[in-house]
Amino acid sequence: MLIDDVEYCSLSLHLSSDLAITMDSPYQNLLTHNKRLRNAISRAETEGIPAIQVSPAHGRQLSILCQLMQAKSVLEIGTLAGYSTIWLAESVPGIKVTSIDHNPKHRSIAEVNLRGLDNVDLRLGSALDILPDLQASGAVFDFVLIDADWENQHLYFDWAVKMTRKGGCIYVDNVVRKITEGVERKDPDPQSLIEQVKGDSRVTATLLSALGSRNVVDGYILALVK
Ligand SMILES: C[S@@+](CC[C@H](N)C(=O)[O-])C[C@H]1O[C@@H](n2cnc3c(N)ncnc32)[C@H](O)[C@@H]1O
Repeated sequence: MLIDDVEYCSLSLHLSSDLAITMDSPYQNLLTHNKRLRNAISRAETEGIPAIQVSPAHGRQLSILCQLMQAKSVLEIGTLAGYSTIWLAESVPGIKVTSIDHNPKHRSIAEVNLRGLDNVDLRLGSALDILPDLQASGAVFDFVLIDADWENQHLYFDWAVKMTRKGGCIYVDNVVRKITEGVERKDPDPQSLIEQVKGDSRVTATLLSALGSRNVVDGYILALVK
């Protein structure tokens, strides 16, 4: 069950921001990048892609989660330059990753960054157009990473539940950030996803605090599909 008091969660996230685990922190020795990940970050920077990828610590966490469940099929909503896609695609031998992004520039940089990985299927287009097609094709996933626009998180979550196998896992990034940063709200209710997940009997979920590489405090939902 999700925690009831999001205000409390947001406060504790602020208090812990000094501990942000970045490549420059004393904890960096756990966060090794291989050549592909290193190149992906530097190419994205050179090409002017915003540095809004998951942190190295979260990339490693995604990889570990996939390894723990021996995931064979992953859906990612939000490719950007392919940084998290690499973590996922390299996590388990034989794993396949389908990754969606609507931005042609992001897609073309991701293509270069993912060169040599033949287990990634990049889909260009709006997630809400592609998800129904994926479901119609019978796609079922072990693990889903939702990391695109905040406004549609709740819709992506519903699609993800429908396409994740029993015992599979859904990771929704940047769930609390919009509350802590006071971002101009386009969505009707900043807590809508949290409330939705809380009331969704198809999953067992938790909301966890996260410390990002850009010293941004954040939170993510981890949901197990029943
Ligand atoms: C935070 S970035 C993804 C970061 C990536 N997962 C990583 O960690 O390397 C969000 C991405 O979602 C894409 N995006 C935003 N809205 C979208 C939509 N409606 N459909 C598909 N992609 C979308 C953006 O173009 C952007 O590349």
